[in-house]
Amino acid sequence: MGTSNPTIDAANAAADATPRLPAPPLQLKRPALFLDLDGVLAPLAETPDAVVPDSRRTAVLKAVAERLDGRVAIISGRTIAEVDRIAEAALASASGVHGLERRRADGSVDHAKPAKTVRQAVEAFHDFARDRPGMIVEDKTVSAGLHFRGAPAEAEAAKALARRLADDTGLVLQPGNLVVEVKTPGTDKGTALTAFMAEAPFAGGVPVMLGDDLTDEDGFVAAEAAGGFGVLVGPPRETAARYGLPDVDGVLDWLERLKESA
Ligand SMILES: O=P(O)(O)OC[C@H]1O[C@H](O[C@H]2O[C@H](CO)[C@@H](O)[C@H](O)[C@H]2O)[C@H](O)[C@@H](O)[C@@H]1O
Repeated sequence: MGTSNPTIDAANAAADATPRLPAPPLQLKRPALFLDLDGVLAPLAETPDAVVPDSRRTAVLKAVAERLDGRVAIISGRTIAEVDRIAEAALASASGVHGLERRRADGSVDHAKPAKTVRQAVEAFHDFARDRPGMIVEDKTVSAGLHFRGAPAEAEAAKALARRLADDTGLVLQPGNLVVEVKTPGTDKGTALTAFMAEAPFAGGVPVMLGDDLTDEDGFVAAEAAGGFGVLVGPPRETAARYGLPDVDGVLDWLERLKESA
């Protein structure tokens, strides 16, 4: 049965027409896990701040990292500070802002130098959001995000502004889930995964990337290229992932079972 929203109906129809991917195997030789945060480890919420720590998530992250000798990292669009807030610093390895920040298992951190034009983008987003209730501007230093989950009628105008800014400034356009972002060029989730795989404790492992968003596709491709695979979380769609899981609970269940069988 259709909803009253043609966009949602079209997405549902596309999802129904696309076959579901099989669940990922549990018997894996030296798995190295790369996990997206929003939509994979945490259900989507109305605002970024509404996502808070969860005892089940924190416990399973710690347990699986211990079981896999540290071969677990979160690779997120959020900053590493945000990843640590939500995951209660459960993991030593993390990458933030689509690969622009990366913390290794030994605690050392790489930060991309922010493009100067990110400030210009943050200001333009604030100007745009000022008279539009529900819009949220996210300043991630190396990147600027404009969220329209709370103001869906402004989606097209927000995307057009971000496109214009990207064209004018050389920042990279990064579409997301009811958010549009312009970021400092140079990295994506795939480059972050590849960099982790070149170092201890990940080197020699089989990379498995779990993600739900378009930005995670770079991670799926990089995982395949390094002899592993991607796992799409959520409704089926065209993807480079080989396996699928239905939702956040499915991910946490799979991680708990993996911890027992790895
Ligand atoms: O790569 P991820 O870990 O999935 O991060 C992607 C973005 O997540 C956050 O925004 C998204 O989640 C919010 C809370 O559920 C939601 O309100 C928003 O609509 C989503 O786009 C975060 O704020 C962004 O910085 C991340 O890039």
